[in-house]
Amino acid sequence: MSSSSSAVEAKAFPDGTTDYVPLRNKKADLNKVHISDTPMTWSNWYKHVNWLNTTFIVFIPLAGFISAYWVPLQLSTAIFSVIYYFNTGLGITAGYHRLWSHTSYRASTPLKIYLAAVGAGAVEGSIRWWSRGHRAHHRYTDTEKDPYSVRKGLLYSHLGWMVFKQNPKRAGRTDITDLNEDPVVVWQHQNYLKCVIFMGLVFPTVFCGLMFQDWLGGFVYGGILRICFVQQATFCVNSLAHWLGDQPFDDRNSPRDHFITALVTLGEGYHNFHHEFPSDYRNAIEWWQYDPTKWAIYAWKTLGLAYDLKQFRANEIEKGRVQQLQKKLDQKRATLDWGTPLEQLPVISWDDFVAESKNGKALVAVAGVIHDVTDFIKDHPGGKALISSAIGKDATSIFNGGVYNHSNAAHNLLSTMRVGVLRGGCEVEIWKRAQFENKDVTYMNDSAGKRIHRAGSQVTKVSQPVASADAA
Ligand code: HEM
Ligand SMILES: [Fe+2]
Ligand SMILES: [Fe+2]
Repeated sequence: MSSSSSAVEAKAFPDGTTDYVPLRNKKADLNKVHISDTPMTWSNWYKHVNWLNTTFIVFIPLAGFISAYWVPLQLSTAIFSVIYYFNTGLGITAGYHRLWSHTSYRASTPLKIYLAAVGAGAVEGSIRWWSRGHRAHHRYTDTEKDPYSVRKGLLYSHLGWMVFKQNPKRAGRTDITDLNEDPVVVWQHQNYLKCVIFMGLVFPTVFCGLMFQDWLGGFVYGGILRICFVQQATFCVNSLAHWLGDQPFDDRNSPRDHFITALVTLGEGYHNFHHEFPSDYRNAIEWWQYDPTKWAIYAWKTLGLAYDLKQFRANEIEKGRVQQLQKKLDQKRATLDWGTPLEQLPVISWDDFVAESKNGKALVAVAGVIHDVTDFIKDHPGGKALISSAIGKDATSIFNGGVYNHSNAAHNLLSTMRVGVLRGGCEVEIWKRAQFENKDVTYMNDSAGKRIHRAGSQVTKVSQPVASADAA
């Protein structure tokens, strides 16, 4: 950590977060068991609660709802509150999140000051604290080090992680040197409480008071309740966006895409995309998807206030989508019966094949693979006679058009009847088929009974005879 950052740490205002560890107690803290590491009981639950955070996100909003009962809502105050809601929301989504946490674009100083100011008005901690946690969330998604892991429960990821104390030593570490070098970030962090009180409460109260003579309404609706709605909306990025919707790009972790989440969070709802391409200034890539944060950033760009908007190439985005589709397809494939994998079949000589066919087993060779059609003869859609005529013979050409060009379904059905590989059979055909059925096949038994290892069409290794390998 740079010296400038430790200066920030020392001067920082305790913004009610796990960010701040009083320096005088650092030594003692090292040996002390953190409250979050002890089980919660009836006698100690209040020690688990982060009362400052709880005041900001639970008690004050509650007080707002109660006082709203006595304070009439004027139309002009309501309109102002909605507009201010969007501004403070953008402070979080376009500022805290896309600009500072992910550097997905660069902003001119006036825009930065605006975003830092309205972001403070959303009352969600300082930029520095918020972005540090958010970077840890991306780096350690769904793990113990994810500060708001949805694996600990939906409510935990929404609110619980702030309501209950967290052990700062357990939070994942991330690089925030760039933030410590940003004077706007540092100033806002050091003056956080002043910023919150001014932007969160004083500004809406004074604005509504002076403009519409509605001081109380400005305080209750433009201040407290608007804060509550912005908080709840943006908290949904941590909860709902990891719980509701589809995973078109990757399903290893919890992030999901959903229109409803996007609607609530000013466009942050395309969260599966966002975790794959976090430094893209967009969360929604289609024009018809709802992402007002993206629109705002784009508008600022046209006004010359924002620049260097980062965007992943469509080619990279499509690759992710195709791979996820492929993964789903492979999972589906794996549930189906494709017959005994070719590489596991015994190698049978032509003479043995003919001899066994004469001994009452209905064996038919197609493309170097021997099939037992005994139970299928009576069901053959082309009739008993035709299929019987191929017993003990190589039916490759008659099966593939000589008499009748069988469908893909017939090829699939044929695979389920396979019992052996013909020594001296058409090895390349068999290999192609093996790869068609299972792209993970890396070796096959060749016609002479050797195990041929391949990567694509290249032979990489020939190993011991199959007979001895199978015996082992
Ligand atoms: C070796 C195992 C065989 C299997 C598993 C098999 C499977 C099938 C299947 C599933 C069909 C339904 C239509 C289609 O999917 O194309 C079919 C139709 C047919 N098969 Fe085979 N077949 C076999 C061997 C043969 C042989 C050796 C001949 C000819 C010598 C033959 C001649 C036909 C003909 C002519 C039809 C068309 C029937 C019609 O649509 O009227 N099949 N077979
Ligand atoms: Fe996330
Ligand atoms: Fe993010």
